[in-house]
Amino acid sequence: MIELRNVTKTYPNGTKGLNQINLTVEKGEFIAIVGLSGAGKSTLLRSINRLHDITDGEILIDGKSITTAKGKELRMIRRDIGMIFQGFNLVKRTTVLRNVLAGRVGHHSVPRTLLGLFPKEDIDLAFEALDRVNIVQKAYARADELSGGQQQRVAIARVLAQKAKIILADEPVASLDPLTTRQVMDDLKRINMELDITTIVNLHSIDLARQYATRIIGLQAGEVVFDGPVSEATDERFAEIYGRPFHEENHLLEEAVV
Ligand SMILES: Nc1ncnc2c1ncn2[C@@H]1O[C@H](COP(=O)(O)OP(=O)(O)OP(=O)(O)O)[C@@H](O)[C@H]1O
Repeated sequence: MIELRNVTKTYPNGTKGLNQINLTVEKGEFIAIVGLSGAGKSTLLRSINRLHDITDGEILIDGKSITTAKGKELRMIRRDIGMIFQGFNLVKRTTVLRNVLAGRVGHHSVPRTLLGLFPKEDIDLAFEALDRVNIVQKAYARADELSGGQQQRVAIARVLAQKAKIILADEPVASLDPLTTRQVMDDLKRINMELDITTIVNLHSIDLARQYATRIIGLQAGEVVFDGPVSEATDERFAEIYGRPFHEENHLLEEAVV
């Protein structure tokens, strides 16, 4: 379970990324976070695993405060949280397998992994993870030889090898074409269902959010302006909230950029 209690994040320049957010996410939920550009989606996701420090409030992961955790305790909490980024964040000049094995680093002492020494169980786990995202045949390819969609699936496999209990995906499909977008979202959804991994995905597309999520959270200017099931996240409701109509994919982003 993830709990945000009165979470506020003010950037050093005074911008309020998040303003008094209160949220509870239950184990196994698949949540899409939507909102206009600059609404605070990335800030929210990055605050959950403390890539960003919040300025007020508290975030609890399975009852433990990640906000106050230090040293080993912080590392242990973070080990359970996998992050997926728009830009994949792979080491491009090394193999897919090594990239997936990087997910195991938090489970071992540092010197061992620096030498690239992983036990057989880890190698097995990495192959199992690659198999789950249908990319096992690319295990020995260099990461930069893969298409964007394949690279994102390697990033998902890395999180699986990590044995993360929570996946935070920050615009995971923003740089992918529609077909690849579907494949990556299908993978995330299948993993969520099969392994009961709590999944929070930032999306620009409300249509995509409705297709995959079970709960949608709408942000605006760092505040939660919608929190409900897909059935309530209608175009009409969103137009009402954001003060403008939208029907197409990425409409929220396009409106914001114009
Ligand atoms: N490092 C930073 N310093 C100052 N302000 C920041 C910083 N990062 C983000 N912000 C501001 O915080 C607010 C929320 O930004 P955030 O990136 O979380 O929004 P977002 O909803 O993810 O946007 P996008 O859809 O464009 O990625 C914005 O006003 C943004 O300009």
